[in-house]
Amino acid sequence: MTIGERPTPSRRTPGHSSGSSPRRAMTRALISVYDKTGILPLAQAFVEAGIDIVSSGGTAHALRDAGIAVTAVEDVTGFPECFDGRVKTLHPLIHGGLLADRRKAEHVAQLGELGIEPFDIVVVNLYPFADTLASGAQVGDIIEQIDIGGPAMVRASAKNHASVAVLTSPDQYEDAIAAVLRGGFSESERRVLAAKAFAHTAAYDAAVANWMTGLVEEQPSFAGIALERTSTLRYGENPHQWAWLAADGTDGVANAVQLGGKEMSYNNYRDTDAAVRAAYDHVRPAVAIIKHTNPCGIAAADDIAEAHARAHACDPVSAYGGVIAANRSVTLAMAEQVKPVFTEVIAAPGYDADALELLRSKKNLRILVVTPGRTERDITQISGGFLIQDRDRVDAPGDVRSGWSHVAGPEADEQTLADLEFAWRSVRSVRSNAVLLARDGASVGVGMGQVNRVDSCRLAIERANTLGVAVESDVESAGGAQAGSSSSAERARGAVAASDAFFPFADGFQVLADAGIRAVIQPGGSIRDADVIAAANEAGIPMYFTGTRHFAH
Ligand SMILES: NC(=O)c1ncn([C@@H]2O[C@H](COP(=O)(O)O)[C@@H](O)[C@H]2O)c1NC=O
Repeated sequence: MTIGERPTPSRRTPGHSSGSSPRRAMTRALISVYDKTGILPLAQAFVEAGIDIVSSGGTAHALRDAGIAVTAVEDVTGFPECFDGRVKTLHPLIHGGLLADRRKAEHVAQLGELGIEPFDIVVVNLYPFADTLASGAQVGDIIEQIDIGGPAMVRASAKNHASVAVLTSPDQYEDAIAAVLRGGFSESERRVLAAKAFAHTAAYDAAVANWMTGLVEEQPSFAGIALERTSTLRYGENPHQWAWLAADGTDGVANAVQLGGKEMSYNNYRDTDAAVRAAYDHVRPAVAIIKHTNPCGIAAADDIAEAHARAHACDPVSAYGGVIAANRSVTLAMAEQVKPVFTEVIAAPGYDADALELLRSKKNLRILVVTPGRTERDITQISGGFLIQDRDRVDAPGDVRSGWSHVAGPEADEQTLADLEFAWRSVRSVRSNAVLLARDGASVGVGMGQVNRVDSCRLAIERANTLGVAVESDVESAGGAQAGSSSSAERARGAVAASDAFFPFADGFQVLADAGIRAVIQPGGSIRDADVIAAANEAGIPMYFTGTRHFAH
């Protein structure tokens, strides 16, 4: 057939099917799929049901190779696929057959006048744009994987779902085979398929638009969000709230692999996300124990079990029912420490086999393998719109100590600087107003979520002095009692303090100084910095400004 030549009129007249009847009998299918998975059984079901198949190049080859009779799109249009496949199905003899509304007599008449045969079912899946992008391909190769003809067919069929059923994923084939063999899809089934089809092309276009916006704008003016429900949760934050999860199939907490325990709840997801983030704010082996998205203990050590013991010792009362995250594989020693404590979730990049076996003996403990995802932006819904911001990072914009300045008191020694760095990395994960006390790479008192900073200081000290216990290694080095048994009425004394934002007055600092804090780190930037610096000089306490703030509302 030469270019532009009209194909021979078909043996069937347009509008042959059951018109407006709910279950539309099917006689003609269009198949154009990149992913050929499962296409043969579906096509065989079409043949069995007496449905003629029209297919684009590669799909037609695959079907013919399996002995299935197919008419090539080129033979329908009289036009060859061209421009490296950029134009295959974009032709009125295809799109007319997808879009003619067979409930309308004039459309049916026009189909006949134009020699266009309608399609009853369309099977399309799209070029793998997201996978190509994830593979690190060059811009030119990514552009070639932006499907144009596929979405056009999907959208046309979905719009015309009164007449056409549309499938966009091999997951749908099994149900489709059953429907085809029982005589077609009902109107409501076609509408469900159409809704899925539009959601599919919307998500596809959002991915393309996000990528291309990122190419041309450092600070994007567009963010396409396509959320597909991957599981329905039992309920939301409270039992009267409906909730679901949209996991994007990559990494992070939403895509965690669960190795044991009950189903994850909405609150479990949020706490686990906070816990994983807090643990990975540290470079050394670290553990964060989270309740209600706030840490009740964070510690870093040479060994993950030691980090867990120290995190737990910060506040064993609150650790009950908590969520634990580690930034290294869980060892048997850590699992043995976790076992006696009622814990909702444990998340880690992996588990030693013996540790996993032990943890699995706690039937209700949700055990997650989490590969931390790098979330670039936080998106929050407010009434009438959304707020979008870059995600706060503890190492932004560079090495965590690089922007620090020593502003008061004597210079801190290396051990104190290391504790200040630990406290600064840790206070990022505390809800504002946040004050975190630390010693030897472990939090010892956390003041969180207060509406003024002086209360956060008081709370951090009170909680350090009432809730914390000594860990075994500390007790041993002091020649003292057993782990967990010695409460420390003066745990705040000699600890360092980090404040997530500046002290607006000297009063908060004074509370810390009076409790025996040995050094303070804070962003600085208050109009009363001079008062705070004077108080630190007066108390002889080293104070450092970071120049960055870590509010978390
Ligand atoms: N341009 C077109 O006319 C066109 N028509 C269909 N496609 C895509 O081509 C793929 C199938 O190609 P093939 O049957 O040649 O293997 C499908 O992913 C389909 O979405 C097209 N390709 C991209 O835009």
